[in-house]
Amino acid sequence: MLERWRSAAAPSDGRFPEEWVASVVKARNPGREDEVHEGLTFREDQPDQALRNYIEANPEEALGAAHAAKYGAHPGLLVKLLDAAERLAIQVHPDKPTAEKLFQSAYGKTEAWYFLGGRNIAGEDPYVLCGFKPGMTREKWERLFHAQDIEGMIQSLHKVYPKPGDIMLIRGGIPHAIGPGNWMVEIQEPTDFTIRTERATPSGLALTDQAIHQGLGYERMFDCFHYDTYTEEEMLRLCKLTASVAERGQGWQIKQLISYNDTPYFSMDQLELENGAIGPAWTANGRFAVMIVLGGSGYVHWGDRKKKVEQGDQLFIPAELPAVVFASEDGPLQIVRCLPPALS
Ligand SMILES: O=P(O)(O)OC[C@H]1O[C@@H](O)[C@@H](O)[C@@H](O)[C@@H]1O
Repeated sequence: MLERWRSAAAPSDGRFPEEWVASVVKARNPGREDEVHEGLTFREDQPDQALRNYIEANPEEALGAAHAAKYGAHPGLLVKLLDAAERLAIQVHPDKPTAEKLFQSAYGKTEAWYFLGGRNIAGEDPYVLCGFKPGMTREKWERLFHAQDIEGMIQSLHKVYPKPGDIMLIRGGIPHAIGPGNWMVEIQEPTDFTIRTERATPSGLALTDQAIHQGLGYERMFDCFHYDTYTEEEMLRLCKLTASVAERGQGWQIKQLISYNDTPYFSMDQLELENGAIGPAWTANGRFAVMIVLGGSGYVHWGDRKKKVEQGDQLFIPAELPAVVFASEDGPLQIVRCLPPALS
C-alpha cells in the first residue's frame, strides 16, 4: 500500500513495512546496526542534511522557543506510515513513568493509529488486537508467554476491525498487535521500546532476546504491561477516538482527530479542501508541525513563497513560520497535521 500510494514503479511488500516521517529518531533493527541513518529523515533541498542536524542547530526556529525550553532540541514526537502485510508481533510499550523507571527515558511510547484504509489479506479484513479481556492476570499472561501459546494470547485480547477514518489511542501499558492489511498514520512518543511476547514473527522469523525484552530480562519485561481488563465496550471507550469538525470555510474544513484532552503526548488534525479551494492560514501557534499529504495535489504557500505538493509528500513546518496556506488543484486535497506534546 505504502509503495503504491507513493506511486512507486513496482510496488511490493517488504520486511520493513514502516516509513518514519520527519524523524530524528534512529531505528533499532537487530542485524542492521551498520545502517547508521536508519529511521532518520533527510531534507529534500539539502539531501545530505539530516533534519536532526537542522533542528539541533536551530532549536528555537525549528521547534519554537517554549518547546525548546521544555523539551530541548528534540521534537518529542514520532510519526510513521505503517503498511502491514503480516500481523505484527503481540507487544506492549511502556507508559511514561515505566519508561522513566525501566529505561531512564523521558518518554514512553503511547501511540495512536489513524486508519487510512487497508486491504483484505487471506480472506480477512484488517484487524487489530488490543486490551486484555476480563480474567487476565500477570501470572496467566506470563504462563502464556512461557508456553508460547500464541493462540491463547490472541484470544486474551479484543479484536477490532477498524474502518478508514477510525482513530485508536493505545496508551503505554496496553497490549496490542496490528493485524495484516492495515494502512495507517501512526503518531507516538519518540521512542522504540517494544516488548514482544512472541519468540518469532507470524511468518517464522526468530526474534532475539533483545527484541523480546529490550534488555529488561524475561521477568521485568512483564512490568511494562498494565493488567487492567476490559469488556469490549470499555476497551472501545478507552481506545477509540471520535473525529469532529473544528473549523469550516469556503470549500474546506479542519477535522480534529486527536486532541490534548485525549492525550498530552501529541495531537492530530486534518485539513480537507475541495477542488479549487484555498484553505485558511493554518497556524500551529508558535509550534512546529509534521504534515503528510494524504491525497490530491496543489500548492502550499508561506510568506511569498510556494511549493507544489502531492499525495505522499511529507513536510516539516518550522515553528518560526506563522502560518501556511494550502490550495488544491485538479481535485480535492487532504493533509494530516501532527503536533508535538502539550506545553502544560
Ligand atoms: O514488532 P514489529 O513488527 O517491529 O512492530 C513494531 C511496530 O508496532 C506497532 O504496534 C507500533 O508500535 C509501531 O510504532 C512499531 O514500530
